Amino acid sequence: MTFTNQLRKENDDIFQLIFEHPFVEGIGKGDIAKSAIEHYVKADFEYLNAFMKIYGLALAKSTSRKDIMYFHDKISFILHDEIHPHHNFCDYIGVGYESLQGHSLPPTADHYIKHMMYHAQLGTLGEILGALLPCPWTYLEIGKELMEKYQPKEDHPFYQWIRFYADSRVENTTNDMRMLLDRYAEHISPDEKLRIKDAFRKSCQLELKFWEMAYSLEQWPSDGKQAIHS
Ligand SMILES: Cc1ncc(C[n+]2csc(CCO)c2C)c(N)n1
Repeated sequence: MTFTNQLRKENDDIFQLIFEHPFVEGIGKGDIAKSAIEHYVKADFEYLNAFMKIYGLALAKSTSRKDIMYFHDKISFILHDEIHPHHNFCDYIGVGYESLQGHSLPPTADHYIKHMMYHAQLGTLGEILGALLPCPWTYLEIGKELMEKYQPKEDHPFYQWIRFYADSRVENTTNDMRMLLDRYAEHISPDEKLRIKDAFRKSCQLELKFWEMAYSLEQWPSDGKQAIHS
């Protein structure tokens, strides 16, 4: 079994909890509270900004032209394509995308970004890949699950969102990242493997908590009185 197959298997409990989460199920049913979508897009815009910076740090640790190209292409994909699912959500709630940008992060999104940033700043390329991989992998599987279960047509309110994540481009991103990590893991110590496993599991757990953050409109205690940009 490859290293990433092992990671997937060991974290199947979390993947299943993600598929069952009411926000995710709500995408399939075409029924999510507008306030939850707004909370999600506000946090996710900032999450994607952080994700691109982490790709930049991974790029800096790359040792081949091929890997540099991979991270460069992925930054470009987030900048130019990953905005479409956000637009789908914004259109549904009737709110302009710009008004959801530049907000401070709720606790879980803040935690997730700092978790990835920790491994990017202090860890190896393997650790960064371990922390990043659940992002495309969980969304790819969500897209496929929803496509299969609900078989949305073009008039489904979240058709664009579901189609985007069930698409071969997100599948290629996931598979390429898996290949990078599998190749990297062929020559590492048991200790480093454990650190990668820990980074991967925490990112899976934070993916689940991110949906819950949006669904429950999570806030910092006593927030709303003071707007501090982090
Ligand atoms: C919390 C959160 N997790 C995952 C994604 C999905 N996603 C973000 S970047 C990217 C491409 C990676 O190259 C993918 C699939 C999201 N939008 N928000």
